[in-house]
Amino acid sequence: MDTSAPGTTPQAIVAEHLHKRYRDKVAVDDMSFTLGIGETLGIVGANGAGKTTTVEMVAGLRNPDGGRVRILGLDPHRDRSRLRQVLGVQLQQATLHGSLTVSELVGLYRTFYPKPVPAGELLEMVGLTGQRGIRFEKLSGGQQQRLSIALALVGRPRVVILDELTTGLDPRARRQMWKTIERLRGDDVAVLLVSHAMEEVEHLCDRVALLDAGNIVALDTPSGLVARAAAENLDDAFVALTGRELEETE
Ligand SMILES: Nc1ncnc2c1ncn2[C@@H]1O[C@H](COP(=O)(O)OP(=O)(O)OP(=O)(O)O)[C@@H](O)[C@H]1O
Repeated sequence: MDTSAPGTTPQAIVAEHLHKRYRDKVAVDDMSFTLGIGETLGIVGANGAGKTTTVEMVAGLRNPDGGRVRILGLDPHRDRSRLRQVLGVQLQQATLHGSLTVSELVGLYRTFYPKPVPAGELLEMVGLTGQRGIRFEKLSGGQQQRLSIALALVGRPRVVILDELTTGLDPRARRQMWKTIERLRGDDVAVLLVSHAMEEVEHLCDRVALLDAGNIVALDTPSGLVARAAAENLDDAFVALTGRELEETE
């Protein structure tokens, strides 16, 4: 299963020369990075930089036009069923069955895995204990988001991909999600985290990849990026290294 050389530590994710084009638009140009076991890697970029396309290719949800991905040595397409047991994915547009309640959805997802997290523990972790009996379609946007994070974690994954973990969450929910991610890191779970919030990546990530126009323009520890840009903070480092404001659109 692991394709790394004997004696070397396997990587959680290896992405090599990923390329994706939508008609005449190159969304991801030539993207390579690795994510170590137990590491949290942030992916940051302005709107349209290629973040979602990148993580969708890594998760096996979108076919790259070029390049390859390995997750714990597995090919996201060829080894799809084995991958499902070790990878948890929370994406921007969770499409869950709206008429099912929180409890029913958690119960359904628990059946997909041999040793799922107990339902009560999972709901407590994301602060949805009081919403057990509520239908998905009746939850607030933030509650739906928290449920999709819970469902990404239900199978005790070794690698987790989170797209916009805390966008739209209130400060309390946000802190709760941060604690959850910190706990994953303590359990040696590798996390790939797409975020718009510099404060969040600075707090949670071992390393951060700054994306612009489908390429990684810099990849380093948060303090390494700040030092490299001779900046005061990560926000300023982003502007200096990408030439863009974070909220800037294409
Ligand atoms: N299905 C699609 N068809 C055509 N173009 C697309 C499609 N999905 C994304 N794009 C384009 O590809 C580029 C990268 O999009 P992507 O969603 O990966 O960026 P992003 O960094 O995640 O942006 P955001 O922060 O807005 O979510 C953008 O120019 C976008 O308009």
